[in-house]
Amino acid sequence: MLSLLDLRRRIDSGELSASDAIRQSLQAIGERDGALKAFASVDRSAVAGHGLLAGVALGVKDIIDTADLPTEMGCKAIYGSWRPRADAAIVSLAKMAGATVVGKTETTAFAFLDPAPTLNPHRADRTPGGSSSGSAAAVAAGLVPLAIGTQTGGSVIRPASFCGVAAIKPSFRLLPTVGLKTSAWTLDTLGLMAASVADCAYALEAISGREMRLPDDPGAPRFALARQRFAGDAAPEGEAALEKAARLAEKAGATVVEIDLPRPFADAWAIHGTVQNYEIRVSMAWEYLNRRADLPPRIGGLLDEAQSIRASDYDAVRGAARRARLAAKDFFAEHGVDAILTYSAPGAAPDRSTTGDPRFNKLLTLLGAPCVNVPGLVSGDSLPVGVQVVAPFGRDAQALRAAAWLERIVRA
Ligand SMILES: NC(=O)CC(=O)O
Repeated sequence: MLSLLDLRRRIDSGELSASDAIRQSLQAIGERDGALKAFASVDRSAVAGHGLLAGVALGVKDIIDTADLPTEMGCKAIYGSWRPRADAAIVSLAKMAGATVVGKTETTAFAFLDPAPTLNPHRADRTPGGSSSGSAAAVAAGLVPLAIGTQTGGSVIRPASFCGVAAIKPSFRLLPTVGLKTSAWTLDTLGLMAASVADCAYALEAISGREMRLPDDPGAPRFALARQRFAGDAAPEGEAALEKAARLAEKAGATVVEIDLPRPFADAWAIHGTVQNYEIRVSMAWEYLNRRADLPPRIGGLLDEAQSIRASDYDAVRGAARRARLAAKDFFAEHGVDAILTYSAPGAAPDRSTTGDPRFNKLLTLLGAPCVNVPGLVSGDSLPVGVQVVAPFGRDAQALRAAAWLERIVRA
């Protein structure tokens, strides 16, 4: 993979020019993406920018508006060649920080569950995950050092886990969603993927303008190990990865206390689907009313079912979400922990008939908490299996600090 920080060091030292760094990514995409299919479109005339992200080739998930490239939502039947007038706010912020958009990364249709054409770079017969499929695969394959994804259920953390890349799904609304094709407006969150947690921290600071840099020697964190039993069991390799991460952390001096998450969290997990599906039904009313026949099967089926969700049903469950967010504020303090350590996905990447299951992500998305995928562990058949570090809402630097500490231990 391409380390963003290593690239920046080489550019700052004069060893590599920012223009050559962009050319190298465009060349790699030209040579290898025909098979991988991480990109829906590529800007071969892209040039280097200036600033903290100068020379950083950026992949942008194709539900995020761009003026210079099509934005096709993973559904050419409806949005083929669609060209927004303006860049989404996140794209403008990344460009202002010096990043160069080299292409739009493949997404599942409307960021739901219909698999994208992208392969998993580790095993061609496995899914890269979804819905930010191309972003995770492009970083994992070393085509770009940074990619933007989005998460409504588990679409940043899960593909990052399946592809073995670091990712942060920041606190809700830390990054602006202006210009993002809305799925569920109380859940949709922009995220970043890169080779390491430190790369993610650097990029998030450069784009958000908020301090995320990691201290040279962060102290050993205090983790609450949470298996989210209300979400069902993990696969053996998912369980093994979480257990190994916990034991390695303890051996390196961290505190790891297994805690069952409180009832309000289980209640919120159970209603994520009602919130998500009602909001998608509303936000995609135009496509449903005017182009139902062109919708792929899973998103089309979801919208068919969601027509029966009444506004009163939606209103009735929002209290559970609110109560869980309040409980989350106290949880970390009550237990004296810096972060929750839990599964990033049930296990390693499944086959390409699916994009995997977001059951260990969706509560945390609904809480709006900063979540980081820590790469480095693998299954018995050498497929990546991430673990997830979660901090309180608004404490993104804390999540990154604990995750970077764990990544170093896991990769040692
Ligand atoms: N957009 C999403 O987060 C849906 C998913 O988890 O695949």
